[in-house]
Amino acid sequence: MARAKLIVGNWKMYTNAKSSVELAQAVAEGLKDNTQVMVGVCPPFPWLTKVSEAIKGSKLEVGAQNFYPAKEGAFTGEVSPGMLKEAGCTFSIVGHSERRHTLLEPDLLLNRKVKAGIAAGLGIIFCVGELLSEREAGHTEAVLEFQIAAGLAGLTAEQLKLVTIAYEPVWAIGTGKVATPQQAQEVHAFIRKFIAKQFGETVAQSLLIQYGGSVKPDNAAEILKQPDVDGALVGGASLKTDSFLAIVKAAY
Ligand SMILES: O=C(CO)COP(=O)(O)O
Repeated sequence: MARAKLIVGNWKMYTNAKSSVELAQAVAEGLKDNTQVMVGVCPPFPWLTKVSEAIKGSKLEVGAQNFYPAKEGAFTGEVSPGMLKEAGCTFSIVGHSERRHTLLEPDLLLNRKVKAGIAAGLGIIFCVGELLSEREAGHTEAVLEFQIAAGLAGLTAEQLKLVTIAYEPVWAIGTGKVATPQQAQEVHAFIRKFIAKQFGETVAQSLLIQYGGSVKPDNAAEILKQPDVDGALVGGASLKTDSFLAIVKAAY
């Protein structure tokens, strides 16, 4: 079955008010003739509304990098899925490794986020990935099974349709050390098999699984060619129009 390709730029804590709008507009402009690949960007919270307004009517989707799993309430410093929708977001990243390891977000909280995001109608990019020490100890599959089982616990097959999984090996993020196309394919096939066991073959076959970790214009095509790689979650290379659009083109 042919699955769509999804390329998303995670801007992390980069850009300012001006550069965020300029970058989003330039990317949107570059997507004018693109009918083949779904493309999104995830700016920092303060620029979401500005960026959404600037690219309105284009083929570019705007997403968030995180949210808190409640409609509203006394949660100082947090942002709800509904607020993100109002700011123009159609999806959000959940469980990025920087939130798992730097902000120490536990699996149970990530599961609540996935459910709350889906309930609000947001698409979810759910990130999983092993540390270098876990890979070297031969624990990659066990780590991924645990992260997926915990993060997606209690979801129905119908709800899973709003979820994309992003496989981001922690050792490849921001390091320039990209997984080989074979390593990525192996893990993606494993994830799809695991999802089939949990949710059924039909959902597993239509699930999009993105790869993330040092994706650049010069390595994107080889990775995106792999049968179980359905797109990329791009950090550093999404901050420049040319490199991001080159990665989008590599997915054609
Ligand atoms: O974390 C990432 C995307 O979410 C990957 O970041 P880099 O592409 O900078 O390695």
